[in-house]
Amino acid sequence: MEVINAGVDGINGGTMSHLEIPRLPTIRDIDITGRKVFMRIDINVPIDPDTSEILDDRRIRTHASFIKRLVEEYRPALVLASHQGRPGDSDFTSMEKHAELLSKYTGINIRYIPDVIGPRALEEINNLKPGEILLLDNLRLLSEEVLEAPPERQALTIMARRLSSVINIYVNDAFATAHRSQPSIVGLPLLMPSCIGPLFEREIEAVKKVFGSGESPRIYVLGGSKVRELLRVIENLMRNKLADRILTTGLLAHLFLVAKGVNIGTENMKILEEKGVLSLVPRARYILLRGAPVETPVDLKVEVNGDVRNTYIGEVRGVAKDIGENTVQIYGDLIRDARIIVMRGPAGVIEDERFRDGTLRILDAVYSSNAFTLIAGGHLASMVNESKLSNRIHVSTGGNALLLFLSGEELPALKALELSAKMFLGW
Ligand SMILES: Nc1ncnc2c1ncn2[C@@H]1O[C@H](COP(=O)(O)OP(=O)(O)O)[C@@H](O)[C@H]1O
Ligand SMILES: O=C(OP(=O)(O)O)[C@H](O)COP(=O)(O)O
Repeated sequence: MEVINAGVDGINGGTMSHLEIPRLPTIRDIDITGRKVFMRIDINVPIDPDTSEILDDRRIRTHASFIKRLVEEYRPALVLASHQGRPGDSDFTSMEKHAELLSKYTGINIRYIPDVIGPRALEEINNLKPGEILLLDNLRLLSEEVLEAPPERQALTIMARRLSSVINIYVNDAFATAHRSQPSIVGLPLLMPSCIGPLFEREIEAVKKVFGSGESPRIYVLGGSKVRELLRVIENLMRNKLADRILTTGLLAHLFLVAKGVNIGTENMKILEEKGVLSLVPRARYILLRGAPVETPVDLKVEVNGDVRNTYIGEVRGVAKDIGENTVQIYGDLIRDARIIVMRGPAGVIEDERFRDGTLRILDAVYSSNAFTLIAGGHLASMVNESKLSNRIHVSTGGNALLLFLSGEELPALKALELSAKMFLGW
């Protein structure tokens, strides 16, 4: 087990805490040359609910470059598989368009199979030759893939057993799904030699680079709409004393303003209620009472009768859709002084051009700071100006997986790979 000094003498106390990264097998530890390899990737992308078109293909492009190099170097018979959305949601689609884009970006013909473990898929996998690639259909078409259970149970699923009958090696390159305990993440590694893939490895290396320095202040800029998950992250950060400051934006900020007793206006309270977030106020209050370094905006940008206004906290009328001018300044100053920055979720409703400014200006502060920075999550990544990136800024493919990992949670994917290494590699 590699232990990275991830502790800070934060304002919550002075004890050291640690981010534990297990020793993980990589492609250099298992010879995949010419072998039949199943590689779990995460090309789950935003989909337009009306047209079913892919809105942002960043994850597909990133995977494509790693797949291309892997195939050129090792010529495995490569079976790729991913999920897309969740059953019942509008972004739950087949993988046909994903295969087209993967083929386009790799320059290699990647065959799409509209099947996961049926006779067609098993036959195609059996016939696959070294250097050839196919992409299976959405893994979550199988109900087994949607249920969370420990690795030992997931190794017994029909899905894991069938796939393991036609492949020799399992590679996990789905860092963004590493927090899920599903058969394709934790079951397959218990049935064959397994390792992390090149993109997964790059993500871990980025975390090591950022947190290995042990520098502070460490600033988390947390926003967007996944409030429940972010509260869990903040609770972990507090418990492990990993953050010097947590700057809140987006709906998370509204929740903490309410927890501080601020009147954010009936319209904004209603939005929190509709999102099922109001019930989290007591948890947010408890976090504050325990002295967590959670900062909230001093002003917000609101929409009132179609107009955009900057309004101070305590005088909020209208629907708050971005952080305000003064908050951008204050947060920007704190960010420029940081040594380590982790940013997750946009500061406002970026789908509307009038409310993108807060996020863009926070990102400007990130570009001009000297801090090592991790940027997490799809919406935020889509706002990044690639020409302003440097080698101290890492745009992760992971959202919640990265945040949970950084805040000290054991990721099921890593646990399963560790078990696999003991079983098949004698580690
Ligand atoms: N003040 C706000 N009110 C409502 N929605 C917001 C607000 N700020 C941000 N959001 C929404 O948060 C969403 C993105 O957050 P999230 O899904 O958590 O990010 P990611 O895609 O990076 O995981 C966007 O759809 C954006 O409109
Ligand atoms: O997009 C993902 O996670 P993210 O929203 O935390 O970035 C992953 O593909 C995991 O998807 P899931 O949350 O449906 O398991």
